[in-house]
Amino acid sequence: MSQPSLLSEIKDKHHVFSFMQSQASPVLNVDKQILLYLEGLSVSFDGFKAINDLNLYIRDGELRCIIGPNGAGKTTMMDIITGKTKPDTGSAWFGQTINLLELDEPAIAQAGIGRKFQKPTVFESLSVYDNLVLAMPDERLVFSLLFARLKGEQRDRIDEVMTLIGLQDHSAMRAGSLSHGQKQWLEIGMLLMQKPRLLLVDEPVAGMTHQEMDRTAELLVSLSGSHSVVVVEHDMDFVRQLAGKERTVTVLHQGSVLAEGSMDQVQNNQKVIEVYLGESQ
Ligand SMILES: Nc1ncnc2c1ncn2[C@@H]1O[C@H](COP(=O)(O)OP(=O)(O)OP(=O)(O)O)[C@@H](O)[C@H]1O
Repeated sequence: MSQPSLLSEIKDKHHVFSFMQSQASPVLNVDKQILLYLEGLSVSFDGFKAINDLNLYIRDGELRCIIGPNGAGKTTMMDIITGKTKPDTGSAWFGQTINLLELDEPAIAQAGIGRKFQKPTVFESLSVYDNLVLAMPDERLVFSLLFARLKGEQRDRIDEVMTLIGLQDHSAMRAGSLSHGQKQWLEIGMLLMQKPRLLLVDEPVAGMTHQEMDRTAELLVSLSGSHSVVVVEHDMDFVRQLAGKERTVTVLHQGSVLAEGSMDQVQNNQKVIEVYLGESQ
């Protein structure tokens, strides 16, 4: 299918794509350049629609910011993607072959979706290096691994991730002694050890200094391309920094997409100003 006809299909709401094919042991397929498809999703809690006919598509390698007022459904949307909450209706696909609604939380993580919660949850008494060792896939539960020799490729991966997150000079430092920002980066590094294809990041810069915010923006931008990164954030300066002129920003309101476009477009959208930006700017 050509890109224009794919885009028109995407705009046609409630359309479950003809090329979606659930497989017994699915291998991720992003031939259509879209990594995440959320279609017609709704979920109610005690009669209240937290997610209401939500349609959202994330391109492979894209960095997307999601903004919206408190209670807009941002966390619930992440909960659906990661399998914590099952929607009442709709579909959620990871590429064209992985139906997320058929998988539980561990299977979704294993399929390549990593989630970073707002509060860092690193092992404070362990070094930066050992936190990354423990985050390696498969070996995570093998505590003795900390005392065993790692394979060359595992050490290389840890070095690569430490450099990416800017903690290469703090390898032996106890995680508990790191600054708040450094803990957040370490936790992103721990997710990266599992080689996710999609990273969901919840309010990464809450409580950070300006310098740490700049470094976090650089890190998330550097991860896009080889990963898709979805960032939920309330800090508009940070969103502006991440989105720049080119990237797409999605505004959620009452469980649906209220607006989508460049930061300039959503900032000048009258509906967005009324429900959200009027208060937060
Ligand atoms: N498990 C639940 N049971 C009942 N209500 C819930 C549950 N989870 C979320 N809600 C409600 O659904 C709505 C959407 O909540 P959600 O946390 O997804 O919004 P949000 O956009 O992440 O908000 P915030 O920016 O404040 O984090 C809220 O009104 C919330 O109270």
